[in-house]
Amino acid sequence: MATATETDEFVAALRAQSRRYHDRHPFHRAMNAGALTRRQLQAWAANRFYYQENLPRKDAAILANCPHREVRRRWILRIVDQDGTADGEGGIEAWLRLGEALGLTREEMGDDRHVVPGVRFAVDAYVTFARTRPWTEAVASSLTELFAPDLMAERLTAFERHYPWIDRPGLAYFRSRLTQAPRDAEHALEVVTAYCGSPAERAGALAALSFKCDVLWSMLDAIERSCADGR
Ligand SMILES: O=C(O)c1cc(C(=O)O)c2c(n1)C(=O)C(=O)c1cc(C(=O)O)[nH]c1-2
Repeated sequence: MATATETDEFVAALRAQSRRYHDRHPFHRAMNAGALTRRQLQAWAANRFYYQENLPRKDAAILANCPHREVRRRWILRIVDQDGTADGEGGIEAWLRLGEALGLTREEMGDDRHVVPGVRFAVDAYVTFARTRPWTEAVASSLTELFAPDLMAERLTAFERHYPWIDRPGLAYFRSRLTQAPRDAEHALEVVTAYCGSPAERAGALAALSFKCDVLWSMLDAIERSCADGR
């Protein structure tokens, strides 16, 4: 068992990974400064859709590997949040509406035709990580959501200000994440501090969060590159 001080140090080390979060990526900086074209925003949304549609499979892998009922009972809500329980509901549907507000069709998002290789590799690596690593590490890898709400708030302001051609209802996804992300991150942090008691487990959790920062960063590298190539 870790002491209270060791737990505090562990949480501080996890939070310090915010320095490697994708809010600092040049593509996000350009997005929030209003410097992206409609086509660049479309490329981003179509590629990010591949991430969104794979989140429930990643979370289902965590459920499958987690032996604790009290953890599963709450983790399952993430799948419901993304998939909804009926047509027209859920985060994936909201992302499709965002894409439509940017001028994409559901069909071109749904068949992954715009997904570039680097994004596919990064997202697939994230799902494989959740399937194959200890479930506590997979939970830790979701902790980038600790850093997401600030970026989401900034993105909402930036979109309303710099890209007025996007219909406001199209931004509903980001609004829903303002409350879902802190709730989910708080739960993930509780789980990681409760179940990663040994130094080796804590090191594994930190490495998992670092890996996830790399996943998100690599996705933006690949999207930025594909836009520069004019694809
Ligand atoms: O737009 C973003 O910058 C962003 C980042 C992240 C993140 O930090 O992983 C997630 C999301 N959005 C998101 O919408 C989301 O549902 C989500 C789930 C997870 C996860 O790892 O389980 N991260 C994120």
